Amino acid sequence: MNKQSMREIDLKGKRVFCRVDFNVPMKDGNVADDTRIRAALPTIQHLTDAGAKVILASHLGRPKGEVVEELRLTPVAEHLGDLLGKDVKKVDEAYGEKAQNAVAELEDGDVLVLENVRFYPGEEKNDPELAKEFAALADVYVNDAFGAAHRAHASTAGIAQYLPAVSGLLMEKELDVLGKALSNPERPFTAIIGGAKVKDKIGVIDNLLDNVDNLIIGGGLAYTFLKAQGYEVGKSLLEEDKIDLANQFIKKAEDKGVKFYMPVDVIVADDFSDSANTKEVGIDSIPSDWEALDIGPKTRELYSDVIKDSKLVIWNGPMGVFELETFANGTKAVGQALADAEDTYSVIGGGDSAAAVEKFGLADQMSHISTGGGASLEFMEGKELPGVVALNDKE
Ligand SMILES: Nc1ncnc2c1ncn2[C@@H]1O[C@H](COP(=O)(O)OP(=O)(O)OP(=O)(O)O)[C@@H](O)[C@H]1O
Ligand SMILES: O=C(O)[C@H](O)COP(=O)(O)O
Repeated sequence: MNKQSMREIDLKGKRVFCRVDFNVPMKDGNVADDTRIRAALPTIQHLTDAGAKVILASHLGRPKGEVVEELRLTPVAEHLGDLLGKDVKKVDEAYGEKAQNAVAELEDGDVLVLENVRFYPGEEKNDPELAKEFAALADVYVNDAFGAAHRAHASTAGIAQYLPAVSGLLMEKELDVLGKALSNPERPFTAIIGGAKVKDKIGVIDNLLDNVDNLIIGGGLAYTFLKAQGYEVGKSLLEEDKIDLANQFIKKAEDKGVKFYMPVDVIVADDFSDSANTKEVGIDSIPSDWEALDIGPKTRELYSDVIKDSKLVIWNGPMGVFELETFANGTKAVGQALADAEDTYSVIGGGDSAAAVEKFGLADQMSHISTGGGASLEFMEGKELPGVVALNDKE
C-alpha cells in the first residue's frame, strides 16, 4: 500500500484520534456481534503498547445528525473494556470541552471512547469545522475503519487534512488482502456473486470480469441472468430493466474467456416462508406461479467443484434466502466448499456473506472475512475509497 502506516511513526505519549468501525449489531442495549470490535483490537493494543493516549471514534447506526439514546457508544465501550481486560473510559461528546477534558485526563496507554460521531450533522456532510474540532483533540489521526472507508465524512476523511494521517493495522490488512486479490491473484481465480439485486452488483461484476477466471452467479440476481438466457423464472426476483445488461455481462465473459456459471437447478417455493411448499426443479421447469429461493443440489455440486479447483475465491452475497432454514442449503454448501478447499484462499466480502459463514459456524475456516460490506464492494468495483485517499502517502 502506498499510504503511511501507524507502524511507521512514533506514538509514545501522543494523543491519537483513531477512527474505528464499531457499527455493530445491538440487541436489548448490548453488543450482539462483536466481530468488528475484535477486528480492531490489534490496532488498539499496538497503540496502548506504544504508549499512546488512545481516543476512539466511531459511528453506530444512522442517527442522522441527532442524539439517539439507543445509539450511544456506551455499551460498546464497556464491551471493549471486557475484551481488552482493562478500564476503557467513555465521554458523552465527540468534541468540545467535555471531550477535551476527558482527553486531558488520559495517561499514556489509556483508552477513551468518544460519543457516536453521527450525532453531529457535520459528520456526514464532511464539515471542515467539525473535522477541525475532532483534530483539536489529538496529535495524530489513525484510520482503522475500513468498513466506513467508502464514506467521505468528517471523521473518516476531513480530519486527515489537519493532522498527520496514517492507516491502522486492520485497514492495512483489508487493503492488502483485497488489493492483492484484485491486482495479482493466484489462479484459477473465482468470484462468487449472489445477493438480491443486479443493480447493486453491476460495478462489481463488470470489474471482476476483467480479472477472474470463473464467475459464479447465485442468489436473487441469478434470475435476471437466467431470463436473459431465455428461461422463464416464474415469480422469482427479476429486474426487467437489467436483462440487457445481464446479456452484456455474459457476452463480456465470453469475449474475455471467463467461465460464467449460472444455476442449473433451483429450489422453488409457493410462498416466501419457511413453511412454504417447495420443489427441486431444473431451470427450464420453474412453474409460473412459484419463486426460486435457493440453488438446487446439482448447482451446489457444480459450484463446489469450481471452488475446489480454485486457488483464490472472492465471495459476496448469499446463494439463496439463507435467513430461512429451508433455503439456506445453497449458501451453506458454498461456505462448506470454501472451508473444505485446503489450497484455496477464501475472501468473504463482508455483509450478508460474512453473517452467513458466521451463522453456519464456518467463519474460522475462511482465510479472510472483510469487516466492510459496502466498503469491500466499492473496493471490488475498483473505486477509490475516500477514507484511504485522505491518508498521507508513503514518503
Ligand atoms: N433467490 C432469492 N430471492 C430473493 N432474495 C434472495 C434470493 N437469494 C438471496 N436473497 C436475499 O438477498 C439478500 C442479500 O442480498 P443483498 O444484495 O442485500 O446483500 P449482499 O449481496 O449480501 O451484499 P453485502 O454482502 O454487501 O451486504 C439476503 O437477505 C437474501 O435473503
Ligand atoms: O456497516 C457498514 O457498512 C459501515 O459501518 C458503514 O455504515 P453506513 O452504511 O451507515 O455508512
